[in-house]
Amino acid sequence: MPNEQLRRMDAFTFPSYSIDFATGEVLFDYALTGPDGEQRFTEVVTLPLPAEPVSDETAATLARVLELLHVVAGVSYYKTAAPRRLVLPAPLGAAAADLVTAVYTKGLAEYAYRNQLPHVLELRPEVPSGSVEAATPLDNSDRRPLSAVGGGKDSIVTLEALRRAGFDPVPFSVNPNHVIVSVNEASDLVPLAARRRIDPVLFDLNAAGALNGHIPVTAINSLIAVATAVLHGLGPVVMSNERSASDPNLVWQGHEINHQWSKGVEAEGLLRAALAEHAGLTEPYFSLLRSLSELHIARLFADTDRYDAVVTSCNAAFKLRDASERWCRDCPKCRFVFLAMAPFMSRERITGIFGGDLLADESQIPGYRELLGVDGHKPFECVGEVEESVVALSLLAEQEQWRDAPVVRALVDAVPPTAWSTAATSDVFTPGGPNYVPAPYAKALTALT
Ligand SMILES: CC(=O)N[C@H]1[C@@H](OP(=O)(O)OP(=O)(O)OC[C@H]2O[C@@H](n3ccc(=O)[nH]c3=O)[C@H](O)[C@@H]2O)O[C@H](CO)[C@@H](O)[C@@H]1O[C@H](C)C(=O)N[C@@H](C)C(=O)N[C@@H](CCC(=O)O)C(=O)O
Ligand SMILES: Nc1ncnc2c1ncn2[C@@H]1O[C@H](COP(=O)(O)OP(=O)(O)OP(=O)(O)O)[C@@H](O)[C@H]1O
Repeated sequence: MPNEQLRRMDAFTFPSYSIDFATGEVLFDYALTGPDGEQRFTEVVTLPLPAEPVSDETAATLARVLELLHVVAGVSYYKTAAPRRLVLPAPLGAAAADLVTAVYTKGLAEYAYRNQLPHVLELRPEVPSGSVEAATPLDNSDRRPLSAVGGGKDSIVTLEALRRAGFDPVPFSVNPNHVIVSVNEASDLVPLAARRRIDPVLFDLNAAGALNGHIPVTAINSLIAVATAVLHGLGPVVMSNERSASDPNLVWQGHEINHQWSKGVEAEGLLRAALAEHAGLTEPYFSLLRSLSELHIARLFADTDRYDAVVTSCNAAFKLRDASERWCRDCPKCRFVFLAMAPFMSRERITGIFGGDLLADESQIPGYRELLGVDGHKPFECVGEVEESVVALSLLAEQEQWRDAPVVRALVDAVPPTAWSTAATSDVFTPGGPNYVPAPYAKALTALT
C-alpha cells in the first residue's frame, strides 16, 4: 500500500484472534482502515504446549490473557500510520483500559517524539460499551516461577538469585536466538520458548517508508510469558527490570518520553492490575530487580563467571535481521554495560566478555560523554542514569588497572565538579523505590544484596 494511503488511515481495529490448541498457534488480526480501503496484518504467536491436555479452566484464563495480548501487540502495526482512532474489539474493565491507553501513549512516546506526532500522546482507545464477565480468580503464587531470559546480565542475575533461593525457576524467552540458547545451556535449566512472527507485510511497509519507531516490546514479551505460565500451570513471571528503567529520557510537550517505559514500574503496576481484573491472576508478574540500580546489578553479575562466554546485553544482537554475533562494541548499551561492569572485574575478564576493551578506544569518548551527561540527553537505549555512570567512572579512577586507560583519563577531565559531588553522596548501591516483589520472593533479593 502506498505511503500516502497509509497516512490517510483514520482507524486501527482488532478484527479477531484465534488459538489452535493442537499447535499452540495464536493468530492476532489487525486492520488499518481509511478512505482508500484497509490494510490487514496478522501476527502469529506460537506458545509451547504442555504435555497434559489443557483444562477448560486453564483455557478460559488463557483466553483472557490473550485478549490483552491481542490489543497490546497491535502497537507494531498501529505505528505504521498512527491513526487518530483506536477502536478496541470488546468491552474492557477500567484497569485493562488504563493499560491499553498507557501502552499506546506512553509506550509509543519515543516514537511520537521522533516522528513529531503529538496526537499519539493523547490517544484514547474507543472501548465498546458493555460489561465484562468477572474472571475466575487463580492463585498460582506458590508454583514454579517463569523467569524471562533476554540474554543479558540482568536476567542472568535473576535466574541465579531464584535458583539460589530454592525457587526452581523455568527460564523463558520469546524467539530465543543463539545468545539466549547459550545462556540457557550455561544455566543447566530446562527452558520454555514461545515464537512470535511479525507479519512480513510490516517489513515491506517499512521498506516503502512507512512511519516506524520504538515500541514497548517488554509489555508484549511479558504478556506472552504470562500466557505461557498459565498454559503450563506455572507461577509468577519474574522479570529483571531495574530501578532506572522508570526514569524518562526527556520531557516533550509536557509528556515524559521514556525509551524503556514498558520496563518501568508504572507499566509493571498497570500490567499486574489489568491481569488481576481481566484474567483473575492474583500474582501474575513482577520484577525481582526493581529496587536495584544498573550499577548494582552489574556488581552482582560479576559474582559469577558461569555466563562470561555467552552473556550479551547489546541490542544489536537481537535484531530480527542482520543481528551482530554478540556485543557490537559501538553503541550506548555496550558502552554503558562495559562502564558498569569494569569496576567489579579484572581488565582481562571484561575484555574477554566483550571481545575488546572499550576504555582503551578513544573513539568511544563522545558516546561516553553523553552517558555521563556532559553532552546531550540520556541516549534512547537501555542505559542507566547519568549518576550511575559517574559513580562507575569514579570507581575506575581509583583503580590502578583502569586509571590510566585513555578513555577514563579523558572522561575524568570532562565531568563537571557538580557531578562528582552528586556521585560522592550517591545511593546507587542502596536498594530503593517502589516494587511489587511478593513477600516470599523478598528473600531471593535479600540473599543477593
Ligand atoms: C533490536 C532492536 O533494538 N530493534 C529496534 C530497531 O529495529 P531494527 O529495525 O533495527 O531491527 P529489528 O529489531 O530487526 O526490527 C525490524 C522492524 O520490525 C519492527 N518491529 C520489531 C519488533 C517488534 O516487536 N515490533 C516491530 O514493529 C520494527 O518496525 C522494526 O523496524 O529499531 C526499531 C525502530 O525504532 C525498534 O522498534 C526495534 O526495537 C525492537 C522492538 C526491540 O526488540 N527492541 C529491544 C531490544 C528494546 O529496545 N528494548 C528496550 C525495552 C523497551 C521497552 O519499553 O520495552 C530496552 O532494552 O531498553
Ligand atoms: N526475548 C525475550 N524473551 C523474554 N523476555 C525477554 C526477552 N528479551 C528481554 N526479555 C526480558 O525483558 C526484560 C528487559 O530486557 P533487557 O534486555 O533489559 O534485559 P536483559 O537481557 O536481562 O539484561 P540487559 O539489560 O543486560 O540486556 C528482562 O526482564 C528480560 O528478561
